[in-house]
Amino acid sequence: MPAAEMDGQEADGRRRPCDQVRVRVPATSANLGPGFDAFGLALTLYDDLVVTPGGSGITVQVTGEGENDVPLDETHLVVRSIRAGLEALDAPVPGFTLRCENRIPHGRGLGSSSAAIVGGLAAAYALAGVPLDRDRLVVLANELEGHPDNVAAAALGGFTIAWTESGVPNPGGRAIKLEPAGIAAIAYVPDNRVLTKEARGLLPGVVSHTDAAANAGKAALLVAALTGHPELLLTATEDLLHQEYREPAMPESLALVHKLRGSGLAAIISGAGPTVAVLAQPDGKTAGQGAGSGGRAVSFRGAPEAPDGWTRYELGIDPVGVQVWSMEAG
Ligand SMILES: Nc1ncnc2c1ncn2[C@@H]1O[C@H](COP(=O)(O)OP(=O)(O)O)[C@@H](O)[C@H]1O
Ligand SMILES: N[C@@H](CCOP(=O)(O)O)C(=O)O
Repeated sequence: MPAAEMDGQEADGRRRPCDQVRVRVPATSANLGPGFDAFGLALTLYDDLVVTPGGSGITVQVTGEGENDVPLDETHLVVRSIRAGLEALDAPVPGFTLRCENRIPHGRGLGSSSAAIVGGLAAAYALAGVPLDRDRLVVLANELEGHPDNVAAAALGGFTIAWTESGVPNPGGRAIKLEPAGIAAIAYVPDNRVLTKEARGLLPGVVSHTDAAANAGKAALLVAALTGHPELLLTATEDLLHQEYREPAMPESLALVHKLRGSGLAAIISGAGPTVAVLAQPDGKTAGQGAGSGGRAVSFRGAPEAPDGWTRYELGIDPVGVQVWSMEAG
């Protein structure tokens, strides 16, 4: 029998055991220019997971993105995240079958690893029969991912500002969610991957005070631009902390960012790249979207077609973040 997120609670707050858990988790674009390791936007492109508890071991089935290269054993990122979640919730760790239908490209800067982590942790809440606590989800996901920006947007939806709290009883990732005002995104996704770890390795240990000060101002301005002043998006998406340093790993992406910005579009490197994203208020025309997108049509005046070998996604903003459904035992 299908059940909504909070139905069917036992007296101890845990829910009855379930036959199956279904999870839908959005892609995310992090940084958005000057908001390095802080800003995230949840996008209407999704991975779907189905977890069926049973037995003592695990079986993993993957279709779509990564189907030929992700491991199908205990090292699979979703499996590791389910296990970590169950352990954090003091829940027994059963065997299970995991089915993944992946649409978020891997190693492109659209938060595939964060989606895998947030999706796996959210599944663990349902398997443990514990109501989803999105704030704790951000804490746990940040521990696994190492930076809180994408996981915050995947967990909460919308436009998120994340930070790391220290010196408190429950340290780690924190985030606040704001409502983006009619913003949508075009993602230009190249064929090649750049792993986030590699792109982080290109960043300098120290930046100048001048750059830091200018970047802080732009980041603050971007909050205003995204929440009601879209006319400021182009200037507010200028970054001085990461994009240019990453050029050696993604020269074509930087060239595309410069070209699009030169034509007045607020183009940025999405996450650690190499995807290029354009942020704008859609002009109201309807355009088709890929499978798994959230059904919201967007269009951008003047945004070109994808270069040869690249894929162009027109995406809205996912407003809710990860969603979980339990199918309860009858
Ligand atoms: N859905 C998934 N299932 C299993 N592993 C995944 C999944 N998504 C991402 N990963 C792992 O994370 C890697 C990509 O992570 P990362 O370099 O952070 O790029 P991205 O920008 O896509 O998050 C993949 O190569 C794969 O090892
Ligand atoms: N702030 C991180 C964001 C990485 O995002 P991803 O989508 O590339 O994993 C960074 O810039 O390293």
